[in-house]
Amino acid sequence: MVTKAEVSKHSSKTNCWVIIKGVVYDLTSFLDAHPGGSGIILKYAGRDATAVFESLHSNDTIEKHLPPKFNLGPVTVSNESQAEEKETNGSAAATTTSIPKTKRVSIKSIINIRDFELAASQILPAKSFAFFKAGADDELSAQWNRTSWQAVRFRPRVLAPIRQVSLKTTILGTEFSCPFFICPAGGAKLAHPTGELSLTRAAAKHDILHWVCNMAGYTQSEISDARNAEAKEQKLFWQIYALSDLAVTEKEIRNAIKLGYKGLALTADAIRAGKRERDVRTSLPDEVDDGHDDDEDDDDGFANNPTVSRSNVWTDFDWVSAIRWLRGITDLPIAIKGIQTWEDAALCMHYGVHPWLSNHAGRQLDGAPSSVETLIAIRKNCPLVFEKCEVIVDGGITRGTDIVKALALGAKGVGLGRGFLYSLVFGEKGVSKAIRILKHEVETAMALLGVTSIDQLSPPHICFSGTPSAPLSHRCNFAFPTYDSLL
Ligand code: HEM
Ligand SMILES: Cc1cc2nc3c(=O)[nH]c(=O)nc-3n(C[C@H](O)[C@H](O)[C@H](O)COP(=O)(O)O)c2cc1C
Repeated sequence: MVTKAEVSKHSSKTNCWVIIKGVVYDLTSFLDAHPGGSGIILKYAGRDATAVFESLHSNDTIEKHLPPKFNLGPVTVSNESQAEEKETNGSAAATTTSIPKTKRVSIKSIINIRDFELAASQILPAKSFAFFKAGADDELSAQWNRTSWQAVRFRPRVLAPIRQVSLKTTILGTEFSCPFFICPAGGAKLAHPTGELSLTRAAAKHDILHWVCNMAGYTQSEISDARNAEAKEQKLFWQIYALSDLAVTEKEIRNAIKLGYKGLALTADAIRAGKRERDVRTSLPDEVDDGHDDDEDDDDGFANNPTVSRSNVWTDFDWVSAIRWLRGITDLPIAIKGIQTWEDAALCMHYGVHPWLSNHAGRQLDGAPSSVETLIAIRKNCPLVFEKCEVIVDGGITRGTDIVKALALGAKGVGLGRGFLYSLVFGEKGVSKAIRILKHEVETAMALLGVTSIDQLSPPHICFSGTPSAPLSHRCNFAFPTYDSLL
């Protein structure tokens, strides 16, 4: 048994204890190996980190990733610290998912995906909202992701007879009711305590794909069970980071296969985390003055070492070894997530995997291209990719029209990350409403464009002349090629 007072004495980089779910852990020698970086743990050194830990990790994270020797046993709660305990629990709840009554926004007022973002900004604690919204550095790529869809215009063929429009399609060989899906994204429990379970249930209800994240707040089996309660046949896909201990990741993949996950994505764009300043600002210590404000050691997540290290993630992969390793484990379709150039998309094609065009919501390399640019670059330089592979796309999608534009440019599946996270502040019914909104918008856009099925969408439905409000060059130095030069 260790007292809370004792724990509070271990609050530095060279001596770091935390309390998680009533148990004390000595994380000193785990700090540099922690995939989320040492900085975040150090902010909670000597304190109870349960709330923030639970919102970002699944129940089996400690068992899977932390050697038992770091477990120092349960914390004792002495009488004198019970008052303090109450206070801590109060603030812990406030950092996660409690919604102050005064800030309730009615789901009825939501009519589009952007409304969910506004609602989330009003409902969620600042730290949680910042975690979702954050992009790297100046957030140029995060903003550009969204703006770049606006620079693409349609060429509607209005004289086509339109009675019924079907959104049905397949993604990596599996049938779904529509071409958009829920992206893998950590931290869903920050939006709502039911996290991924609600995402999975809503996806099941509407027969859309939930591409589950390996940083989910629930275990693979818990998510799988949520699926089974709704629809036994619902197909889930699984996203992985290859951890430096590949055996751990391999076990996870095999378990996903056993549980019936039907597709895999290996995220390749996050060997380190980008510098997300919104996160840093909202996490700067304000509640507890521990007297270490000027201690450079405690500050290494920010000033001394502004990138969050992800030392636990495998960084030695080349194409051949990565694909050989994955293929040695499974025959399931594989997407490589985070492709940002036509050359890497062509390499995916060469090695028999599918390119997932993404810049990780602009959270990694600021200045990275948007998926629109990469789609266009592939079409221009190596259009064979669209024939040989299924190109998956995400980043900045907020409208049904964005989805239709991506499909017309050659995407097979189109993902939303933040849009669904924001809708999750209303639990399963929020996610369900987001899906209904998007289905309606996609269907309307297709009808007005003159197509009745997804496979009819093609590059001639798109043009790039002009932008909605200002010349593109006013926003950035990128000039889209003209429609003619694409064909
Ligand atoms: C108790 C020991 C801990 C273990 C074994 C652990 C393990 C992990 C692992 C394996 C990941 C990668 C994703 C995943 O597979 O879940 C991760 C990510 C992360 N962890 Fe921890 N963690 C621990 C403690 C903490 C604590 C105390 C905090 C916060 C105070 C924290 C914050 C984070 C963050 C912010 C990420 C990255 C999220 C992202 O990149 O989006 N972890 N952790
Ligand atoms: C809060 C948050 C957490 C994310 N976590 C992951 C992750 O763990 N693994 C991953 O491959 N992508 C992750 N992503 C990226 C998404 O899968 C997706 O690429 C991106 O969110 C799409 O952009 P959008 O948010 O503009 O729709 C995350 C994105 C956000 C916003």
